[in-house]
Amino acid sequence: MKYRKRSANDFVFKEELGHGSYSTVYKAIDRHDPNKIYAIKVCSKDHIIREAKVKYVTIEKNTLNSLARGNHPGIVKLYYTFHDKDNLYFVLDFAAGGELLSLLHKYGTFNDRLSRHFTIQLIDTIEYIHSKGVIHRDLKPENVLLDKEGKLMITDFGAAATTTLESKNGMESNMCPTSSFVGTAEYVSPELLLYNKCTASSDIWALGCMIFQFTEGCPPFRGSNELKTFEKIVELDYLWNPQKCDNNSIKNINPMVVDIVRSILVINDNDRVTISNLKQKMWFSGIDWSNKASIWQGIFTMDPSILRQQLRSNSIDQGKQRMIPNKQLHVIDTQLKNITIAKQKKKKPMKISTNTNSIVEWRKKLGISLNPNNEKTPVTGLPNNNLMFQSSAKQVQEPPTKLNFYHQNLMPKSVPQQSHTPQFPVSHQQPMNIYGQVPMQQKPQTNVKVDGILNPAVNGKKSPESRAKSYSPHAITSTDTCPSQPGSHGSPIKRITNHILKQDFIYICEIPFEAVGPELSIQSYNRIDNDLITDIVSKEGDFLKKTSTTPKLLTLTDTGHLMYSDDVGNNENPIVDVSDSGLSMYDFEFDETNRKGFLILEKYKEKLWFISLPPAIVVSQLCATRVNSGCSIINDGESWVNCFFRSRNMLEGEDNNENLTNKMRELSVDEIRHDEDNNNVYNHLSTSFTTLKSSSGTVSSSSLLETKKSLPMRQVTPVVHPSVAKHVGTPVAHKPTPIPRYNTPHKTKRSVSSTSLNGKNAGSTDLNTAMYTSAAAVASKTALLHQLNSESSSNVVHPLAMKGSVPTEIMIQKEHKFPNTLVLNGSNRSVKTKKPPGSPLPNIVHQGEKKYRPPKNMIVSSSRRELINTLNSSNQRIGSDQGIASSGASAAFKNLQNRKNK
Ligand SMILES: Nc1ncnc2c1ncn2[C@@H]1O[C@H](COP(=O)(O)OP(=O)(O)OP(=O)(O)O)[C@@H](O)[C@H]1O
Repeated sequence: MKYRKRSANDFVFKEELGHGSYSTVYKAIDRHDPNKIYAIKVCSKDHIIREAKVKYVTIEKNTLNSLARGNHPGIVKLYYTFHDKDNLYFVLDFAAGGELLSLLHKYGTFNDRLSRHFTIQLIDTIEYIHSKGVIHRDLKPENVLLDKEGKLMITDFGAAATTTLESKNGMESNMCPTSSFVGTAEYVSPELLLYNKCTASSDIWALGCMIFQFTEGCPPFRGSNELKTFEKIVELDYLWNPQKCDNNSIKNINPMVVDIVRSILVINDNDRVTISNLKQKMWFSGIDWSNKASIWQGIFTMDPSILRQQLRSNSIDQGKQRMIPNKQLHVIDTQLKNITIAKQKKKKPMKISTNTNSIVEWRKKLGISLNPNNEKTPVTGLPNNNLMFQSSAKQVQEPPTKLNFYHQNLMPKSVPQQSHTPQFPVSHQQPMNIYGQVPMQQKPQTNVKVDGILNPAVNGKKSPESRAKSYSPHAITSTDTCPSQPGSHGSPIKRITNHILKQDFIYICEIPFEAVGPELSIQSYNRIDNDLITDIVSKEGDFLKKTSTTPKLLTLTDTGHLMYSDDVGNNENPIVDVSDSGLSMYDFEFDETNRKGFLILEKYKEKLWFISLPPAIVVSQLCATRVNSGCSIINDGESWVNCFFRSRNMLEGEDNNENLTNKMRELSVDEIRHDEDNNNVYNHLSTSFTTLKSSSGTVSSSSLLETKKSLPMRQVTPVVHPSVAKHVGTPVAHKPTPIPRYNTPHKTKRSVSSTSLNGKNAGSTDLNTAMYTSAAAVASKTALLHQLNSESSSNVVHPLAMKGSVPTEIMIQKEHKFPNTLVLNGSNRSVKTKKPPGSPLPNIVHQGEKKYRPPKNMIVSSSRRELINTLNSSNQRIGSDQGIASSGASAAFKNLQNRKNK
């Protein structure tokens, strides 16, 4: 056949399929043969030069070219490449089935059969790729597409590397000579993080992450930011059923899947399972790997009834998860109108490279120099040398960087065995990592029960026991030295430790969420969310206090761990990490000084902890009966609330929002009181609740105005509605210490009574607002429940009347899609490709942009920082600081809902 050079004119460009960091992909039809449909990746020359992407484009082209020769079904085929003045064009197989990730999102998880089916195709493809001397290095569900039959196709070879065969102990392994580009944070391998080394086994690691994700719906390692993700990876800190840890709801996990994932997620790549061993695993028994036809069956060609059944069961299972946002929205109300959001220049999310951002940052934080000469400077360029640490003898002379801890602890082979380990007191027996935790691989194997199988440390997750040891506050001091770390030959190494920020005796009662109760719409849920808490406080406070009669010792460390122990320092029960993005705090007149009041923590839609303080007399008795130290209240006088924020700030490192923080700090309690004439808060409260009906009638605005009148305006005392006072006793006077404040409650139109402690928006609390809100909200609470109940067409069930639990089965109608992509996502990654000649390239509007516009005076984003930036820049622009911030997903949803209704 005569070869003819193709050009853009040979194709009719259709809709945009997506865009990446240096390209936009369009569906295109061959002008000469309309049956031929392709995906054409258009890369703007300007853009790739400006963004220094030439290297990746070249790699992608060369790799695809070389792999295309094998005609392997699992690889997206490159048919043609050509270019014109403005753009480069890659003509590829059109993946009509879209991304595997979208399918996963659609169904939440894949059932066993689908997971296995996809895994088999992935293994077959990865084996082929490796056989061609290529390492993909960025495997993840987004880079796996589906063709029209539902067969997998791996794409995006821009990070690929060709390998050299290295002989190690007589075994050959694929290893890339240099480690430049590294992939995506959640799938990046520990060897790359720690040693800048990338082998074929790194792709297998990513495969393990994907198998886990198929089963669990999310990748195994996911921190609130990349750095935390990295830490989780090198600590092998993952958990099956992360959302469902309580015994009642352990989901069935196929032990064969657990076994496979365990064999893959191994820190030392030399110990990681190989592809050929993987194929022998039980899960694949009966698979004829040479029978390509059976392996490469597309899921859309399978018996649809089976498929539907499988998917349906998953979708029911996951319905709640899919429809409930896992990110909180952040909302800023502002008196300014029509603010354009100051879009952050968003690099391709989660893509990382060794020489630019997060790995360097991460390593810097750990004090890592990967330079064998141990220069203190962080890695700034691409190291060409082998970055493995030289030897343990060498390490002894090195300053005890944090990486040494990882290195020593995570590389068992290079570390002398346990027999050399000196005997420490219990909590010192295991070498600790930077957080004073015993790294997974050297922790005592703890039996973890998964799906009825007792599995030694099956998921590699810290058990409560091991956590208890490692976090034991009494084993932790800031100045301890470890007599000798394994491998250190007795040289004293300063242990990096946890500091206790606060420790106090408390009553703690965990209120489990239960999947019973009325079904609530998303709107209802968000209305009930805050008010539910108020109700608990007002109606059940005393009861809960009585049920948790034994005081516990509550400890907060500067690593953000909050735990309580039954005894002094023993049997710690981790509650939650303060940095947990799903943690919210509800503060109701919690007064340490007078030891009265309540603090409620919520793990987003999972758990509620009701915390109250025993009287001082009880505490002193406890101290008297316990000989150990630690009985006294550590950091007496500083409120729990402040400690949370201090801890959060520490975890966040530098305060990126310093300006705003300062600004908000200036808005002291006094300022709120000075603003009494304005009365915005109260006006708002009264109008907000006028329409709500209570079980005993309408809650009139006048009753709320009475509430308003009863609120002390001058004193710095909490405001407690009589209904609250009735239940929780006399209002407690305390002056909340000013904390970083992002709200200006005297101006805000919506008060919030909850505060996410999420590092991103934790600063948005306002104790005062919370107090004021709680007072009014209590008055309307019963009404709300009543109203919600009629909405949900179920019987009225008091949340705590349901076996003492709170309803969480929030079934949200499908049409109520979480709007976290509505405003920003998809709107800021545009790569401007020049319109190909003669092609009717439509003016593409990115999905998400058009679906939702927030009200003019409101900015909504899933990125708090983005909001802060916007607020800052708007204020600068108009030379004022009248920006007003409030927060809460409820606000966003309410507005969304109103808009929809209109
Ligand atoms: N062959 C294809 N068929 C159908 N859709 C495709 C195809 N290739 C890419 N896409 C879609 O286009 C989007 C962009 O793909 P592209 O490979 O340019 O970027 P990426 O992989 O998302 O990002 P990057 O290359 O920057 O890592 C993909 O997310 C995918 O949804």
